[in-house]
Amino acid sequence: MYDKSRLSRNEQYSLAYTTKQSPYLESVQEKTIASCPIARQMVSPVQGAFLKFLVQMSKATRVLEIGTLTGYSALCMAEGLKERGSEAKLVTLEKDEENFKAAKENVESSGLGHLIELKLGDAMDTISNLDNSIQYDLIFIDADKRNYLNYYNTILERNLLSDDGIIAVDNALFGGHVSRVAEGKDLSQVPPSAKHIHSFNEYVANDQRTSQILLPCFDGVSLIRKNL
Ligand SMILES: C[S@@+](CC[C@H](N)C(=O)[O-])C[C@H]1O[C@@H](n2cnc3c(N)ncnc32)[C@H](O)[C@@H]1O
Repeated sequence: MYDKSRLSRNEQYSLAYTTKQSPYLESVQEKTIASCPIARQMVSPVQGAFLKFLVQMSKATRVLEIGTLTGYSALCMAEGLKERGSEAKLVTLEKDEENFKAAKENVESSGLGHLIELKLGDAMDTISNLDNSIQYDLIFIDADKRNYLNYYNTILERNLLSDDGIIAVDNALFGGHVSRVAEGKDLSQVPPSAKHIHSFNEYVANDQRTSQILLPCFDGVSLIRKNL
């Protein structure tokens, strides 16, 4: 979630003292802000740097992203994949044709196109049909909130996550609304997505198949791994 005009003092400070992103990533972000009506849904530059770091730290080779928008977060993660050799690949899923077209252009002119495969279509259909002889080391879920639980269960049931792999889930705090859902407060004021996210968070926290840490950074990021 990125609204340049509404960064808190801490967020401004954090941006100022995070290693500067590449000029290309910055240009994709600026272009998205100028042309895409839902640009606010894009991750911030600091979160993009976090995702790149996560790829590098986990030594991920295969990355799956659910929710491409214009390709900004995919490009951030692909930068982290550059050092992983010829097996490295990121697959990103988008259902909106306009967003897909913009992402394709951004990826093609990035110099990272050889690392990224874009798939157009509903992500539930796509992940249900992905070749499950290939497992992913990092899966970033950042699409429609009502399907988070379906994505999660399909990933685990189809064994798409490698044993050391991480699922990273964006918007786990959904603007702070999830705690209101948990407390049963002002439910009429709470966006439906917050209810879906709260049910998801609760389900995963109680799921014996995995362990989860819900980080109160950005708009909330959950990191989930399999219990082996
Ligand atoms: C939050 S944005 C993704 C932002 C992107 N990860 C970034 O930070 O640059 C969510 C995207 O998911 C797409 N989306 C929503 N529902 C989807 C679905 N069922 N299947 C595939 N894509 C979907 C939307 O069209 C939108 O582009």
